[in-house]
Amino acid sequence: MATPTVSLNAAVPVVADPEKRAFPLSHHQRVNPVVESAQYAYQETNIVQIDDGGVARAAKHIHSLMQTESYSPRTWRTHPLHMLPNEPHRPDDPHNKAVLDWVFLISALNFSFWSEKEGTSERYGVEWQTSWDDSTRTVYTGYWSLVAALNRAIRDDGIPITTPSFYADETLCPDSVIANVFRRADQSTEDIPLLEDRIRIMREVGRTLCERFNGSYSGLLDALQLKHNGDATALDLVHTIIANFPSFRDEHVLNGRKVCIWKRAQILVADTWAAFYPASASAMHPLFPGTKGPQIHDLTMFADYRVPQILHHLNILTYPPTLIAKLEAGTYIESGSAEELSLRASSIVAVERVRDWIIAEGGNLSSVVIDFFLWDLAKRIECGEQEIDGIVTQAIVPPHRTRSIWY
Ligand SMILES: Nc1nc2c(c(CN[C@H]3C=C[C@H](O)[C@@H]3O)cn2[C@@H]2O[C@H](COP(=O)(O)O)[C@@H](O)[C@H]2O)c(=O)[nH]1
Repeated sequence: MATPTVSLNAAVPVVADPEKRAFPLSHHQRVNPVVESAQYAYQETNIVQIDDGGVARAAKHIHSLMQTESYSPRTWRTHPLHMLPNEPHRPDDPHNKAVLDWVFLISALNFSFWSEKEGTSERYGVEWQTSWDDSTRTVYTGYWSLVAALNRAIRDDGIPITTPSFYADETLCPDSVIANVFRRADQSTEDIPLLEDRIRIMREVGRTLCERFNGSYSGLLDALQLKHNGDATALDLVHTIIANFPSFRDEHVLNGRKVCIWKRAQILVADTWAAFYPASASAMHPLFPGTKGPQIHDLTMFADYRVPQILHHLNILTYPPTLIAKLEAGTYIESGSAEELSLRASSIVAVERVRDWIIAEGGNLSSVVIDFFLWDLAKRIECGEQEIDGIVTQAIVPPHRTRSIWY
């Protein structure tokens, strides 16, 4: 099956005033439209269902697992490929400006790693060392293949691949250099999916960072805080990403209504927040120093293809037999179709309900940290490292196969 390339020509609002173009919404208009969109799409599609009994049982179990593991926003930095060399105590530190550009590019390209060769060594993989400081070799697949490829380019090949002025420039950084950054492991027989779209996105986002934000993601953060008198929240940053970067504008139309999912815009902000999360609980967040702080609880989970799979396994989501049959057969599901939107919207609404249940029981968690935990748990289950016991689960079904730049 030929992999469809996805056109990027999302209509970009033409706004004359550069200041207005970068920050189109005034402060009081900030709400997260993803919550209302997901509720609408969940009801309107009426395909995937949320089992509220399953939510209650699984929420209790998830909460106790997270407490047992002392799972926190700091867990993000403990992943071997995320283990960033320096403590992120000062975002204006040149090293940390580089970390911010590294986080930005990862989220700009964090999509569509699933393979028809799933489960075989032929699927796209990247060979790199086991961590920043351990040189034994490992082949990474999925999301980790992206991070390994960028780390390898920086560490082994001396390519400044995460510097916007570099990757935006076709002369400095020809397509062939980018293709080589994502070169596959010897055992793989397929290349990274949607390479042409990834290259196009790099040119687009790199150019925008250079033209509007002084050439870096930290420049965007500085401009954002300036605009909001130092009081910008995580949701303000999500809106700014959506306003300035069409390739993050994960929006669809369902029965004539716009449905905002904004998966990569929200995970960019969540990764930014987690990468710089302060070591001590009492300290303010260095990137959101305002009186309100980040307000990270305004963000939803990130509707990808991995978390719906574990929500179903945990009996939080129920799928009709027709959908189960399609997933088992690896049938391609169109981007923006009712089935795809139902899988994504139900996941968002379900995690909001899991969060509400945990808070009602005295917990204090955001949908963001619950999502990070569920994604990590799904990966541990996928590689056989862990099994869910203590609650009734249903057989694991393969993740849905949609090829798009959105997740
Ligand atoms: N909802 C959600 N989706 C996430 C992530 C992450 C990586 N987050 C890591 C960083 C910190 C956390 O602790 C995680 O360790 C990637 N993805 C999405 O998954 C898909 C890739 O899946 P696979 O092919 O199996 O690797 C693809 O759509 C990608 O966009 C997440 O956290 N949440």
